[in-house]
Amino acid sequence: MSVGFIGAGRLAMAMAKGFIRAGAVPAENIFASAPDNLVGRAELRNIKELGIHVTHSNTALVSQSDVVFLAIKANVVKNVLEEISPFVTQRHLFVTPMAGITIKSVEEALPAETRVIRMMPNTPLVVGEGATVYARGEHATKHDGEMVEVLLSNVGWCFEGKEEYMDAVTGLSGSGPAYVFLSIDALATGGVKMGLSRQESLRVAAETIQAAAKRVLETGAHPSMLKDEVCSNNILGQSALSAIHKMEAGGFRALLMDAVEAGEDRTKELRRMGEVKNHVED
Ligand SMILES: NC(=O)C1=CN([C@@H]2O[C@H](COP(=O)(O)OP(=O)(O)OC[C@H]3O[C@@H](n4cnc5c(N)ncnc54)[C@H](O)[C@@H]3O)[C@@H](O)[C@H]2O)C=CC1
Ligand SMILES: O=C(O)[C@@H]1CCC=N1
Repeated sequence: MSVGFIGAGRLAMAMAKGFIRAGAVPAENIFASAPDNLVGRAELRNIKELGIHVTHSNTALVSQSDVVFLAIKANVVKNVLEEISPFVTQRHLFVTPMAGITIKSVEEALPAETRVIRMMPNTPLVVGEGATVYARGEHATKHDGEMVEVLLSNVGWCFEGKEEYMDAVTGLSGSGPAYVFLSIDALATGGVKMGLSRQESLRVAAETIQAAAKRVLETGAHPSMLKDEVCSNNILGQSALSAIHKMEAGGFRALLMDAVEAGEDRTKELRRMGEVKNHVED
């Protein structure tokens, strides 16, 4: 199977690296395209270092690929689909990770009965630990879904969901690694303020987040119950409870909920951007 990425930016790079590292797709079966401009040329130079094939021609990429990932932004999708449509055949499966862009809009821009899958991955798949939710279009078969699931399961956790939840998934897990990176940085900075070295503090913070996530996944327990395990509830302890009181007073949980909602809202705006050709935001 040959895999093509239209777009050679941050997501394409993370996916190509993740697939190669996991042994899911050999580098010689991977293709990437980007425009022949300053940015596109630099991106292709970088991604070529993985040993994959690169081109400035989206149509050549489509002709060389069985599975085509649309690793582009909403503002160019209309133009790109119009450009490649004459080169799309029944052998192709299109996978769109684009925030906000619906399956229907991709299907409508490509030849009738083109198989399309929409997915929302996240960049930690570069280290084999991503979370991906996908939904099948009208013509994508169960086998297409299983193929995508097997491929993405090589680089993390992947499951089939409903397309109607995809904007929310974008606000939660598509963008989520950024919220966690901020959290790790903030915790580590707290440690530095209390006298730890930056290096030690960063490691302790990152290991703590990883360990806590693992505990949730392995126990299946409600996070509030796990939180109670950490918080001594008698007067001899309460270091954690004192800290949590501060977090609640600062609206910590409401802030994270608002973040997911803001991510979803912006995803809906991106959908409108995908409806016009070469959209440039004001
Ligand atoms: N970065 C992330 O963490 C995630 C991104 N996504 C989605 O993936 C898509 C790509 O995102 P990023 O990689 O972050 O953006 P990016 O800006 O890093 O990459 C976009 C790529 O598209 C290329 N491009 C622009 N016009 C083109 C054209 N006409 N033909 C071919 N390529 C063209 C650019 O040169 C660049 O390589 C977006 O739709 C985003 O919503 C989804 C999940 C996570
Ligand atoms: O910020 C963005 O547009 C993309 C979507 C999910 C993560 N990054």
